[in-house]
Amino acid sequence: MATFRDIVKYYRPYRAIALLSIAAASLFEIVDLAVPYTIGQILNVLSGQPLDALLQKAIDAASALTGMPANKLLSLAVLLSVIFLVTVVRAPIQPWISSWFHWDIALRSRRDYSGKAIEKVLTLPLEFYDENNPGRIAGKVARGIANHTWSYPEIAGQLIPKLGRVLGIFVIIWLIEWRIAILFLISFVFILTFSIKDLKTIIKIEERLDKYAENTESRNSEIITNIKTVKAFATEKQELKRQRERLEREFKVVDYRVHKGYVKLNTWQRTVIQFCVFTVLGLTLAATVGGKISLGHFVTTLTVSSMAYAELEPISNLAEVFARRYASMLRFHEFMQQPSGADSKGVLQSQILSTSTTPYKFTGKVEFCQVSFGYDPSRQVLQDINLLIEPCQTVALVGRSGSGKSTLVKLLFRYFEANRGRILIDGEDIRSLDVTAYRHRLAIVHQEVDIFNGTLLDNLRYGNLNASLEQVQAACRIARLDEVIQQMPQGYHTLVGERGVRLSGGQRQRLGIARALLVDPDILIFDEATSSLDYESERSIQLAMRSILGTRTAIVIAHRLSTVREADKIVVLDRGQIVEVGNHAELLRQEGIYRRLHLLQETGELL
Ligand SMILES: Nc1ncnc2c1ncn2[C@@H]1O[C@H](COP(=O)(O)OP(=O)(O)OP(=O)(O)O)[C@@H](O)[C@H]1O
Repeated sequence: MATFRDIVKYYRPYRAIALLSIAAASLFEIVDLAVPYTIGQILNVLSGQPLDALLQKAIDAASALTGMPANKLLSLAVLLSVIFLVTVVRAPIQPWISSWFHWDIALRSRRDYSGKAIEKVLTLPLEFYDENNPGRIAGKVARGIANHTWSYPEIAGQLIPKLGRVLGIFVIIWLIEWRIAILFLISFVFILTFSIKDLKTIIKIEERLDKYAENTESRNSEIITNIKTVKAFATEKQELKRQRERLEREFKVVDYRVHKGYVKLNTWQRTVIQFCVFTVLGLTLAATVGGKISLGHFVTTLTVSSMAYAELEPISNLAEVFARRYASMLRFHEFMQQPSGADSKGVLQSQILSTSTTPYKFTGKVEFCQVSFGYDPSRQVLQDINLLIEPCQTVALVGRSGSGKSTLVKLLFRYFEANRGRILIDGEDIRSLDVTAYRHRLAIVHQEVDIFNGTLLDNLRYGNLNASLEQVQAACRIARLDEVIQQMPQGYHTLVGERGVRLSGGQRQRLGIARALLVDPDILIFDEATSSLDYESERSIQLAMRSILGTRTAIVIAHRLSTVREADKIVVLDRGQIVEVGNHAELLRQEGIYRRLHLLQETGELL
C-alpha cells in the first residue's frame, strides 16, 4: 500500500533546491508580517506612545549616522523604509526565489515520471495487459502525473509557507501578549486537528471514487476499441445505460459524500474561526483598556491574528485540493511499483547499447526439452514438450483451440519462462542470451497485424530502421505487397493507420510478412496468418509464404490444414501435450487427431 512518504520521494532528486526554495518562500511569508507590525509602531509614533525598545535603538542609530534629531519625522522615515524594503524591494525578487523553483521542480519531475511511466509500460509483463485495458492504464498514468505536477507548487509554494507564516504570527503575538498567543495556538491546533481528521475520511471516499472513475474510463476505452462489435450487435443503448449508471453512482458519491463532506468541514471551520477572531478582539481590547498593551500593539495583534485566521481558509482549501488528488497519486505510485516482466530485465539498457553489443546469428535449430508451463502454476498448459526443429525446417503446429500452440510460441519469444525444462537455440539455453538481441533474430506475423500511424515505409521498417528502399521493395515483392503499393496514391509514402489509408485484412497481413522479412530473422513464425482471410487473399499469402519457407526456420500455427500440408513436420498438440508428429502423409496414415481434423475440414466443417 502506497503512503504519503512514497509520494514525497518523487522529488528526491531535487531535494536540496526544494528545501531551499521552500525555506525562501516561508521566509518571504514571515517577512510580510513586518508590515502590520510597523504600522502598529507608526500608530504609536502618531499617538505619542513609546516605540518598542529594539526599534527605538534602530532610530537612535539612524540619528547618530545621519546627524538628524531622533524625532517623529526620523521615526516615521525609518518605519517607512522598513515597509518599503519588505514590500517594494521584495516584490521583484520573490517570484524568482520561490515560485520559479516550485514550478521548475514540478515540471522536471513531470518529465522524469512521464519517462518512467513509458518505461514501465514497455517493460510490464504481457499478462498485465491481459488483465488491464489501455483506457484504465492510460487514465491512471495521466491523472497521476497531472496531479503530481499541480500538487507540488501548491504544497511547497503555498501550504508550507503559509504554515510558516502562522508560526511567525504566533511568535509576534507571544512577544506582545503571551496569554493571547496561547489562546491563538490552542484554537489553531484544534481547528487543524479536526480538519485533518475529516480530510482523512474524505480521502478514503476519494479513493473509492478514483476506482469508480477508472472503471468508467476503462469501459469507455473498451467501447471505443470494440465499437464495431457494439454497432453490429446494436448494443449502443445498453452501453449508454451502463455508463450512465456508473456516472450516476460516481455523481452520488462525489456530491453527497465528498462535496457535502467538504462543505460541512468548511461550515464548522468558518464558525470556529470567526468565534476565535471575536474572542481575540475581546481579549486584546480588554488588554489595551487595562493598559497592558499599547494602541499600536492592539492594532498589530488584531491585524496579524486576523491574517492568521484568514490563512486558515486557503490552508484548508489547499489541503482539500490535495486530498482530492491524493488517491490518484497513490494509485499511480502503485502502478509504478508493478513488477516488470522477467523477460524485460535489461531490455531498455541493451536497446540503448544495441550498437555496441554483437548481434546474434543462429542457424535456426530449436529444441524444446521437457518443457512444461502454466500461466497459473497449478494449471499446466504445456506438459513435457519435446520437439526438435532443424535449421530451415518448416514446422506446423496444429491442434484444437486452447491446446497450447500460441503458448509454445510465447515461450520461444521468452514472454514467459518455462516452469520446467529448457528451450535451446543452436544448443544454447535461450535464458542465457540477451533477450533483446535474441528477439531481434525472431519475427512473427500475427493474425491481426498492428499498423502504426505513419507512412507505409515507416510501418514496413518498424523492425529494421536501417533497411534500404531496395530491401523494402524486395521484401514487398516476396510478400506480394508490391502490387498493392503501386496502386496507392503516394506509393511507399502513403499515410496509413489512424490518419491515413485503411488497409484490408489481407493487405495488413502481407505488410506483416514484409515487415518480418525485413528483420531477416533466423526463425519466422506465422501465427494463424491466414485464418481470417477470403480465399484469394489466403492464396496470395500462401504463395508469399511458400517463397519464404525453406529459407529459414519457420513455425506455422494454422487452423486451416491446407496451409500446413507442405510443412516438413506437423506437430499435433492436444491439451498441452504433443500427441502426433510427422508429415502430412504420415499423419494421415496414423488415423489419429490430425486425420480426424483433416477429414472434418475436407467435408467443409471448421475446426
Ligand atoms: N495470458 C493467459 N493467462 C492465463 N491463461 C492463458 C493465457 N493465455 C492463454 N491461456 C490459456 O492457456 C491455454 C492455451 O492457450 P493458447 O492460446 O496457447 O492455445 P492455442 O492452441 O493457441 O489456442 P487458439 O488456437 O484458440 O489460439 C488455454 O486454456 C488458455 O485459456
